[in-house]
Amino acid sequence: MRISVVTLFPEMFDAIADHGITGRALNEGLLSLETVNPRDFTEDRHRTVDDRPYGGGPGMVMKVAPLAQALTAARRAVAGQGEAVPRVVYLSPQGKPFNHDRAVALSRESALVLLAGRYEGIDERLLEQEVDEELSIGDYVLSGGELAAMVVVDALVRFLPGALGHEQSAAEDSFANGLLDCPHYTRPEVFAGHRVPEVLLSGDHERVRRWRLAQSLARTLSRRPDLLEGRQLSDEQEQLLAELVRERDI
Ligand SMILES: NC(=O)c1ccc(NCc2ccccc2)nc1
Repeated sequence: MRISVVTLFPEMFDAIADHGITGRALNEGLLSLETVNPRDFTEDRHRTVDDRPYGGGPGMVMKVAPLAQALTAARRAVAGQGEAVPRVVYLSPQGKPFNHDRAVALSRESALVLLAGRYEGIDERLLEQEVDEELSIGDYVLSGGELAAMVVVDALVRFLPGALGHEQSAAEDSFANGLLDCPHYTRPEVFAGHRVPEVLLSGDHERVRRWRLAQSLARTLSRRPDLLEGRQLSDEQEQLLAELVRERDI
């Protein structure tokens, strides 16, 4: 998968390029990541990349010409022979909520352009002409779209074949089944006077599986009941949930 990011701060992306699963995916060629800086497309002495907003008011808007040229260069950088035009995703608080399903879908694209805005954002005409999808990683404003872009890259890399070693699996992690994850324990068996739940020491894999599923359901029910709305639970999940509801008299 080829990703190019339009950003005024390319060096920020070292954070995902030099570490962890994203760094390994890059080293192993599962992913390529390059940055395109609008500042490289400026023609004035001060290399100006922002401009004043029509209608006045606080803040600045990203200057149109450098950004338009940077987007063209970013698309060209990841375009594949005979492939569809790369999808352009703009990270902004006004975007659709980014979630597991969106990460899976984006991981299936052969090429992506991520647009990381700064200042108050970009000219609406550029948005309409150049952007295919606007995504938000949460209901808050960041100083720029770069961290949001890195969150998106980190989340989608996990679904690239080979990105996770055999010991991990994106298919089983929380949200893969639409539920919150169960509690995890490791050595020692007693820590600060608290024991590991006996079921996890039993060696009974079926019992462990059911316990973990029940824990996930209980957590989801108490912390994120919204995730259960409109969801088709399996018979087993329904049964476990009913038991939980009975036990907790809720
Ligand atoms: N919640 C998010 O995903 C997000 C994305 C970007 C961002 N800041 C850059 C920006 C500010 C205003 C308009 C467009 C982009 N803050 C939060």
